[in-house]
Amino acid sequence: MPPINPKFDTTPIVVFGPSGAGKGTLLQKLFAEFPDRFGYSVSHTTRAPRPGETDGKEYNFTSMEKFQEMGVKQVANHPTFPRPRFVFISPPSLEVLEQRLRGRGTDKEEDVLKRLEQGKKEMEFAKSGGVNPKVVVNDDLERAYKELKEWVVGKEA
Ligand SMILES: Nc1ncnc2c1ncn2[C@@H]1O[C@H](COP(=O)(O)OP(=O)(O)OP(=O)(O)O)[C@@H](O)[C@H]1O
Repeated sequence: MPPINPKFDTTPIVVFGPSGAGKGTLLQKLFAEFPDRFGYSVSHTTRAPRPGETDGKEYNFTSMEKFQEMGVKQVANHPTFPRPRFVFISPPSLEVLEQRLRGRGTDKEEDVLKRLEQGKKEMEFAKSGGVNPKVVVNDDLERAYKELKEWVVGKEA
């Protein structure tokens, strides 16, 4: 994780959403437009690496058991961790999510089906309260990017 530039607000931002919703695409645009503004923590995932992905770079690949234990530990060990802001990247619909996952061409059929199932659960979770995220529907990429950017860095940027 690069050093954080103290000029800027250091409140953590958690970006989450179903696989294929466009988190990577949107964050790439944000980091390209504001190269010195963000530290980035590589997330953990329980899925297997895709061709070309390296453990510790795109994701930390881990087992479900370790993942659950780690989640617990992060919360337990950070009693004073500042409360993050949460943003949920939502696909416009499950149909579009399916098209994007297939269109990306990186996942086997059985993985696409698993991701869609998981995606449905994540959409339910985001609606269920708890973290009360900002929701950005990734319909048109430029429109969604603008909305995300304004929420993250403010209108003046
Ligand atoms: N607004 C959009 N309109 C059309 N296609 C899009 C849009 N946003 C992203 N995509 C495409 O959808 C696919 C999935 O996007 P992306 O890989 O960014 O998702 P992700 O949420 O980062 O997935 P994962 O969690 O599996 O890494 C990619 O092929 C990407 O180019």
